[in-house]
Amino acid sequence: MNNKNPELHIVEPIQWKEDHIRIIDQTFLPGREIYQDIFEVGKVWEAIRSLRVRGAPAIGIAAAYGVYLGAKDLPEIEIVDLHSEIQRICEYLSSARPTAVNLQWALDQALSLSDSMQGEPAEKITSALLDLARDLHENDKQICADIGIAGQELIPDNAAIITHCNTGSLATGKYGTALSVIYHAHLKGKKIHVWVDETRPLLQGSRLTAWELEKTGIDYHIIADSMAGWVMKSSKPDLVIVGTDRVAANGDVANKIGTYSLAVLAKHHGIPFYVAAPKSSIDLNTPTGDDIPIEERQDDELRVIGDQVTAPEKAPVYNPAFDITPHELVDAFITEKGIIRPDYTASLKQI
Ligand SMILES: CSC[C@H]1O[C@H](OP(=O)(O)O)[C@H](O)[C@@H]1O
Repeated sequence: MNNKNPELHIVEPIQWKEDHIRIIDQTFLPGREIYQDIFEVGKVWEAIRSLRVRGAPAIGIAAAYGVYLGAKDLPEIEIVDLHSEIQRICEYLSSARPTAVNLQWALDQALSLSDSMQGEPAEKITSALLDLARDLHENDKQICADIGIAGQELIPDNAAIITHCNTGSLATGKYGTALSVIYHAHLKGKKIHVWVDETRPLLQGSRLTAWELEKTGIDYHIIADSMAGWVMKSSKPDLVIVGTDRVAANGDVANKIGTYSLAVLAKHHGIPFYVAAPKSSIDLNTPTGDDIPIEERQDDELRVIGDQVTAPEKAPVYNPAFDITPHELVDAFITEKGIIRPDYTASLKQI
């Protein structure tokens, strides 16, 4: 195991640069570390839609900056009602992706702020929107660190862990959620081996999680999603830990497609299944997983990889980007306030 301190190699996918945001364009990873400077709200929408910025917390942070970038560009003379314009900007950003509740969570805060400041000078409102975005951004970094620290009690030394998708720094302000637990266990000197689900179709695991683990020197192997069951049977990993895009009030979990399969397999093999979830991803207004909108993405994501055609040009495709894991399959949630166990309908309200 390499002795690199992950503290020194944690990337930040979004940076505020005085008058714009600079993002790592994750569609180019792992081969190229390309940064994009974004000055206007339309480019924020596109970056979220195309997963240049991705991961529930990071989506919320980017959207909050997007509201500011959209509001500050409004032509003063045409502003009859700034709050209505801000509402329009929030509706536009909300249309980028439907499943991660963090997007709406961030936009709702911007809307509430704008509503509370109606009648005040436009520049005061836009300045407050920027302050909100900066606060959400900085707070998320501490929340993710706290999730990592809280998750320690669940990670044994010499742990073998299966992960799915990317739940690291790239998905948040910094550190990540499920991967933050792994980073902080590593920081405590625990030896860890990670089985990294490649996570079809967009390969967030093999492209992004492996890229992050390379930087922190944590041992890992990439596996195809279809191999997870055999890994559980043949090598009995200690636990499965995943992130989430939305937790319903009863503890049902929306997460990257393939999570439900992992949870069923983990239950069959008696392996603990944990979900790392910041409060910003817990949606008490959504009663169950049946009420969570599941994003369906474009067909070519399953017919083309890069410039390689992998299916007949017009092959029919079903491409849900997320699935729902019933709360009965979740052994515990790891939050910034600590470990949450059933009964989730009651315990999730306590965060
Ligand atoms: C820490 S949230 C990460 C969460 O978001 C991912 O989805 P996407 O890559 O489509 O934004 C995936 O569901 C991860 O668990």
